[in-house]
Amino acid sequence: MSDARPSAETDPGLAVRDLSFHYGAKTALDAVSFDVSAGMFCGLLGPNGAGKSTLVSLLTRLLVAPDGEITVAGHDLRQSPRKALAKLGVVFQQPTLDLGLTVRQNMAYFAALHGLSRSEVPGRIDAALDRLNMRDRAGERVRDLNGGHRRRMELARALLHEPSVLLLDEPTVGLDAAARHAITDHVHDLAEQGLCVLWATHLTDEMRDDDQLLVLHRGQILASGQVGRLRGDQTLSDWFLSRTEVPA
Ligand SMILES: Nc1ncnc2c1ncn2[C@@H]1O[C@H](COP(=O)(O)OP(=O)(O)OP(=O)(O)O)[C@@H](O)[C@H]1O
Repeated sequence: MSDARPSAETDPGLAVRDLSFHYGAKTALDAVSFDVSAGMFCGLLGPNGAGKSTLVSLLTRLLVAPDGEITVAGHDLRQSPRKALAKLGVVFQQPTLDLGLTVRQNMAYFAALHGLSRSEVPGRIDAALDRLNMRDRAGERVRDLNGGHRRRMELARALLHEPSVLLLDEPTVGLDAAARHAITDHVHDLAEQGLCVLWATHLTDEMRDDDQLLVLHRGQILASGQVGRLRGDQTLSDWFLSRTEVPA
C-alpha cells in the first residue's frame, strides 16, 4: 500500500497529530490535532492557561513532546528537526533584536545563524525587507525605530530563510492600535502570497471572517473552522466568551 501522506514537496503546511504534553501531573495539551495549509491564515485563540505557549514551545522545539507528531512542510519535527525547522519562521512574543545594530546588521547576524551563504545574504535581506515595506529603514539603528517598525523588522527577519510556515506568538503585544493593524494586515498579505500562518493570540479583533480559527481551551481544541461560520450572527468576541468563560 502506498503512503498516502503528502510529501515535503507537495505539503508546505503544518500538521499536528495527537499532541499531548504534561508538566508533571498537570496536563497542558491533551491529544491536540490540526492542519494549517499553505496560503491559510489560522488564528490560535485561547484564554490564559489554554496551552498556547506550550504548543508554541513544542512547535519550535523548545519543548519536546513524548506523544504525538508535528510535521512542518512534510518534515517530521522529531525525526528530521533540522529540515523541519529550516521551513519554520518564528516571531516570538518577546522582541529579540540588538538595539545597537542597524536593521541590516541584525538581519545579517540572523542569516549567519541560519547558515545562509555570504553571497546570497544581501539579496535575501533586501527581498525580505521589501515584503514588509521596510527597505528604506535598512540603515537605521533598531533603537531609533518605533515599536511597530521593530515588529515589522522581526517579521522580515523571520522570512529571511524563506520558510513555508510562519508562527507568531502574540506578535502585537505592546503595540498601539495603528501598528497592530499594520502588522495584522502585513501577515494576512503574506498568507495570501502562499505562506502557511499560525497566529497565536487572545485578541479576537485580529481575526477576519475568512480566516481559519483554532480555539484552544484547557489543553484541547474546543472548535475549529472558518471564523465567519463559527461566529454566525455573534461578534467573535461574544462567541469566544460564551464558549470559554468560566461561570462566576
Ligand atoms: N512550567 C510549568 N509547570 C507547571 N505547569 C505549567 C508550566 N507552564 C505552564 N503550565 C500550566 O500548563 C497550562 C497551559 O499553560 P500555557 O502557558 O501553555 O497556556 P497559555 O495559553 O499560553 O496561557 P497564557 O496566555 O496565560 O500564556 C496552564 O494550566 C499552566 O498553568
